[in-house]
Amino acid sequence: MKVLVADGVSPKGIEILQQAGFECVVKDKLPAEELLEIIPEFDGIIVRSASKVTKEVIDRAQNLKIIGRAGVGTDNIDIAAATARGIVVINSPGGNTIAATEHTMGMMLAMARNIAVANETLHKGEWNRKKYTGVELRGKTLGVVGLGRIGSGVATRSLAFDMKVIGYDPYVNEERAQSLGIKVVSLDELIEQSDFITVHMPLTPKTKGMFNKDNIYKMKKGVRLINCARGGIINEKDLAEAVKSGHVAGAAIDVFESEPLAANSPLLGVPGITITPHLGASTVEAQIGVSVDVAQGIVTALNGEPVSTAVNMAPVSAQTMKVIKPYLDLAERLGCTACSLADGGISEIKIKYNGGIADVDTKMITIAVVKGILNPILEDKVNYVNAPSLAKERNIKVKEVKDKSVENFANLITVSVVANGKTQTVQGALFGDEGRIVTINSYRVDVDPHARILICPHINRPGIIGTIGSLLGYANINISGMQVGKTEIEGTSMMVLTIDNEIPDSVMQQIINMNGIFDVKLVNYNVVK
Ligand SMILES: NC(=O)c1ccc[n+]([C@@H]2O[C@H](COP(=O)([O-])OP(=O)(O)OC[C@H]3O[C@@H](n4cnc5c(N)ncnc54)[C@H](O)[C@@H]3O)[C@@H](O)[C@H]2O)c1
Ligand SMILES: O=C(O)[C@H](O)COP(=O)(O)O
Repeated sequence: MKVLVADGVSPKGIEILQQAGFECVVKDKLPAEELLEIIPEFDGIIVRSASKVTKEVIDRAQNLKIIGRAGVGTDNIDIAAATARGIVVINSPGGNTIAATEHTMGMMLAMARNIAVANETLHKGEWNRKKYTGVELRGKTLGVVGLGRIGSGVATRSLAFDMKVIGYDPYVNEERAQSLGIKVVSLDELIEQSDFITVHMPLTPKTKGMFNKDNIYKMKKGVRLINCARGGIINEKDLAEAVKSGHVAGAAIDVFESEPLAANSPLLGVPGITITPHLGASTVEAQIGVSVDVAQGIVTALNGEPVSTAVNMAPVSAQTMKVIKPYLDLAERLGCTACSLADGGISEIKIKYNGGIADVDTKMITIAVVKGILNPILEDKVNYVNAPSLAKERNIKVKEVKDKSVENFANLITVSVVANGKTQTVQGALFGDEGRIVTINSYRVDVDPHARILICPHINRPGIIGTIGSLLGYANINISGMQVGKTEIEGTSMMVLTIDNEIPDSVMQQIINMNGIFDVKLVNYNVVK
């Protein structure tokens, strides 16, 4: 497999990919036209914020399976287009948090004490102490907008500077804010009360231009603003005007509406505005962190396993992933079995979790079941990214039911599919890390769901098993395992044969035509993974 490293990342991640057997092509500052030209040959791509993975790039990327963002913000990637194609998008949510937090603190101090401009003018020979008198942070009110990883890090560090910290984040609860030692206020209150305001949220239609001329002049005269999050959260033109007017005493900006910063940017050359070229994540430590994070994610994803840092899949914590991981393969095999049992289009999938597994977040296991059901019937490769949307597209209802009670097993997964009004049910359990099918349509079995199995409910009378055995033998099909499952239904049994070869349709037809056979279904697990 080939991975394109489009923006410069630490070699540590590239080493991980190479050790895992991937070929890496490293480019720095790859022009957009060249990216379009070479992308078809790659299975994976790693970018920072510079390269844009647009729909056009994704449409041309016929082999692409994963996009790794060596950083947090994925606004340079068309996630909807990637999801539609089943391409996993992963990022490194925490790899550069400290770097961006510390850069924000640095920008706040540099702005308050005129460090950047004093440095620049002193290098030109100007010894100007009076002009660059600053303000202290101590006792000032800092308004933090967005109390996620970086916002909360800035908040707690600013408390150490004896600032009064208030915060606004509509998605963070009071307890979380209290644990940070700050007061949560409304946006209007934050705007009115703050001496410094720093923003730490993603750029979304809601946050774009969230600070503009309509609310900047409601801020205290002499307010200082910091943006180390995303360009455009504070309207650049309005900010430049407000600094020039003296209403805003200073601004410290690391990120811009358009990057690299355009020569005609309204921010350029305005005294009081401190700027850095998107350096928030640029520390040695952060760059190693994000590079290793995405490389490990790419190796995991290209091995067909879900990645906890995928942004276009249901989020699952690393802790939950550890618990659910052994169930994923079993879930997919149960799905594959249920799909093979169904006659006609499936309209509903019901997954029931019994036992301790009912206590954990089972979203990903449910997706694995759906993946197992759809993979044998769809042309497209179904994966953890596109399975939910493909089910939705086909109007298949997916239901999850949980019940902590369980008999005979520690944990039990029951998958039922409804097709043409008929329900087919298969149950599985884990024994250690090994998944087994334990019932098929209420017949008790103990089946290893690998290779191929033939499921054959029949009348429980002498001769049937022998006849099928001979029939397969004549067709040169080897049987490597056999189970006969019992049920409460009197006089019937279910034969489950593990077979080593493909079965021609003609042989299947002969089995179906046999007297005493109710049905025969072949499950081919080769499609799993
Ligand atoms: N300058 C850099 O180099 C650099 C480095 C890392 C991250 N970033 C950027 O910093 C930002 C924050 O990153 P993070 O890791 O803390 O993200 P995060 O997801 O941990 O936190 C974002 C927070 O913003 C909040 N939020 C969302 N919409 C909001 C709104 N309308 N008003 C107020 N709060 C809102 C969310 O509830 C969340 O708590 C992102 O934009 C990220 O891309 C920049
Ligand atoms: O979203 C991020 O992680 C930061 O903006 C860093 O971007 P970069 O990787 O281009 O420095």
